[in-house]
Amino acid sequence: MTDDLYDRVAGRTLRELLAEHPVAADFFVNYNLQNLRDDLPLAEALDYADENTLIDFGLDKTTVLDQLVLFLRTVAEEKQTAAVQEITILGGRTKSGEAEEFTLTIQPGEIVSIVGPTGSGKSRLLADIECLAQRDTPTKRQVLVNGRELADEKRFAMDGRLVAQLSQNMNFVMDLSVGEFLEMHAKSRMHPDPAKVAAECFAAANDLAGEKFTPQTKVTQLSGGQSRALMIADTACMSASPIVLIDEIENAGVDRRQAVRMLAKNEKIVLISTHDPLLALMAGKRLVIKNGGVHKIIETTPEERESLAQIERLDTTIQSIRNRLRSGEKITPDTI
Ligand SMILES: Nc1ncnc2c1ncn2[C@@H]1O[C@H](COP(=O)(O)OP(=O)(O)OP(=O)(O)O)[C@@H](O)[C@H]1O
Repeated sequence: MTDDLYDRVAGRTLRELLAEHPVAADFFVNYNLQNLRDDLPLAEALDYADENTLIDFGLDKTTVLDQLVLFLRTVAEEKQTAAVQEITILGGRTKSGEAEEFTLTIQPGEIVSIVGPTGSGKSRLLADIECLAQRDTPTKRQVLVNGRELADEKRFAMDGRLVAQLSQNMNFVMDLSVGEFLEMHAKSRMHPDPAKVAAECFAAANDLAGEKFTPQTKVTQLSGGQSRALMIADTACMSASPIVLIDEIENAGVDRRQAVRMLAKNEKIVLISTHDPLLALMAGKRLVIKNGGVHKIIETTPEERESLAQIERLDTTIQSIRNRLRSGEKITPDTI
């Protein structure tokens, strides 16, 4: 890797680097390089590093610097995405071209649901947020981040980092075990303790999944529900994306209420398109979509929250009927 940052890092002494990026201390501790000479440029100081220590980590002098540059870049990206304090959606046009008169600002930790008939435009609204629309999609909506418009450069630079999308179908192409997959992801996100965060994420995923699995299970062998549980936990525990979009996770074989709570607890902005009353009412606000436009914004009332407990009981009954049918039992009026 030869680029500016690499050259700058290689030419700094450890002392200078730590003064500029105190967080880099974690990196050196992780690779057992905390005693590196701090009076020489890093590229030279590494000549004095214990070769066996480097070999233990599968590294050499050049790859240590590559990893350090990657670490510093990831930390910088994380800072940028963590700095999202709010997003604002400005109305555009309905399918018939009428003005859509609403402005909605959403902050981290908030859950907003999107309801409306089939084909009304729920997924389109999620897609507008995903691409940080700037009046250039069929709806002509605009999405502001921290109250500001995004110039194309910034918009595309943020692409994929700001927004995580969870949908019904998740496919894995790598043949790793669940444990390996999570640890690989934790390492690529430069977590200081990848094994610990991978274990936490595994526990969270298993909590969400209807059928349990082990860290040794291959990701390609997970059922649809299990892989969704894994991706939801992964997004909650590891992803730096501050905005999570969920397109219909009903019947997904995961504990969907807990999944949404888990994401919101991790200070994400969560938007869910749903036909499921439980998810719709769990949100603080719901957007009602009609004919491609936001027709109403309703705050969930205390009465609605009270009804939620009753709906949860109904839902538990339906789930138990589903489980009985799955295990080959017959359904009688007393089961209900
Ligand atoms: N304001 C709009 N202007 C133009 N086209 C729109 C607008 N809103 C939605 N559409 C288009 O209408 C179609 C249906 O919308 P969408 O798929 O978002 O519906 P949905 O509510 O998610 O449906 P379902 O519940 O069946 O998944 C899409 O082709 C979408 O691009």
